[in-house]
Amino acid sequence: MSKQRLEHAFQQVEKSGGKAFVPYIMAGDGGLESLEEKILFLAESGVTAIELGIPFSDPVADGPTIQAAGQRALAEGTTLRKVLAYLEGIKEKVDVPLILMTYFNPVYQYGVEAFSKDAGAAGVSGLIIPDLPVEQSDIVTPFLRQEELALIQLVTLMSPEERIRKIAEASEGFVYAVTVNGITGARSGVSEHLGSYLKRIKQYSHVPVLAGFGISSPEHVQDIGSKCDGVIVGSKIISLWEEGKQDEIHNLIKASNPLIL
Ligand SMILES: O=P(O)(O)OC[C@@H](O)[C@@H](O)c1c[nH]c2ccccc12
Repeated sequence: MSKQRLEHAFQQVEKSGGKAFVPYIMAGDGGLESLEEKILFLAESGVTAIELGIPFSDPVADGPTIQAAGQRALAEGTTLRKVLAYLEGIKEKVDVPLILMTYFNPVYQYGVEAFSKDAGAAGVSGLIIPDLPVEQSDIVTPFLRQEELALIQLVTLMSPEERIRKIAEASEGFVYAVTVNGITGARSGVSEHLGSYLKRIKQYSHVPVLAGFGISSPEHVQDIGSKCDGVIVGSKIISLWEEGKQDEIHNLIKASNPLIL
């Protein structure tokens, strides 16, 4: 039922005439026990799903904001095992689909099969493993399928056409369209080629296409959201949470969907 929960959430967004909004937060930042409050706040604010980062010592794709959040979470003693156990403990209270974003190393250390089982038991809907190339996804997909977990693939602005097609066709749950060359982090400008890039991905994909990296204002959410099926916002959400500006988080989410009050 896990993957279906994500599909259902996208169908609801489409029916409402809005766009998907997926915030990224770091598990264990502020202590693992604060995660339930964050998840429930975001769910009540109307997000479509939540991308939950697992802190890792060598986060090659992460910009300064996410890296700092990861350092704080590691200092709190957060591990993949603890996060999965915690999620299993709160799963009755959580309706919103959860997507785990983890580098491959922690999954490998855990054991791919055991990890898939525990993620399934924790009620997770999907996985993003940014350093696992599509050619190697067979290492995990047989086990993920048994638990009905989606493996979400990333397309970047650097991907050649043939590769965009391959990744878009293979992706489950949604396609993650990276909208900048570089690492995560809030930015002011948006590439002018974004519209055609997102359209090309869409053309090959049988699942929604969500754009992420550098989205940091309600205007970005609306502008980029109008060119695809939704947006992912990480660094800005993390900074606003740290500053105690939950109302601004709410404004970002609201920009994605007219039905959110
Ligand atoms: O922080 P940003 O620029 O809003 O981008 C989202 C991003 O943080 C989140 O999806 C993410 C965090 N770490 C990643 C590593 C790879 C791909 C994606 C991610």
